[in-house]
Amino acid sequence: MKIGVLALQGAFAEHEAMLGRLGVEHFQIRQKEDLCVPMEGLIIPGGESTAIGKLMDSLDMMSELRERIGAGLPVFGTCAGMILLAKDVENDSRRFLQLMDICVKRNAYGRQLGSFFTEDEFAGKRIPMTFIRAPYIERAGDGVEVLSAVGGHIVAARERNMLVTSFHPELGEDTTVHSYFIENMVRKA
Ligand SMILES: NC(=O)CC[C@H](N)C(=O)O
Repeated sequence: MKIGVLALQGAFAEHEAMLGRLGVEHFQIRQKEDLCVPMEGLIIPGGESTAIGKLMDSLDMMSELRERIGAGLPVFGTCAGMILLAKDVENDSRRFLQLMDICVKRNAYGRQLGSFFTEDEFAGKRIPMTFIRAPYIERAGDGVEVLSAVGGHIVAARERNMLVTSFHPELGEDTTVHSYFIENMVRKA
């Protein structure tokens, strides 16, 4: 099994380290040609959604990524990755892959002071959660399963082959979310 990690901008190295810890083979996707490498899953990291989206466009990767994920490739988007996958963004005119039936709010906790750490439930298990200028899900369609809600806001969800978190599980030691993705979504795809 091999996971592709979109490595255009943001926290991709931390996702790679986490996959390494789980003993999962992975590689970086830096250009369109890298999408030819066979992969069983894809991670879109956190960072700056506008920057990652622009690079996806200028590197001509947007439509192929949209097609592959739309066809069922398991994908895990953290933070900016959540924004990139969302069909709708409440407080921004930019839209990116528009695949997941969620409406997200960018920088939902405030721009500068919006970073914090907490512990809460993900799929019924209590885990550490690091939020960095994070979005949250304002509205989710009927086909979307809520996996975490913190303070009344949805911060982790799944729709079919797509998993998103507002927080950054790649920044801590806890492997719960990555294991969930690998075991429940990639291996069962
Ligand atoms: N940590 C993150 O990925 C932050 C996301 C960023 N605020 C954005 O809107 O793209």
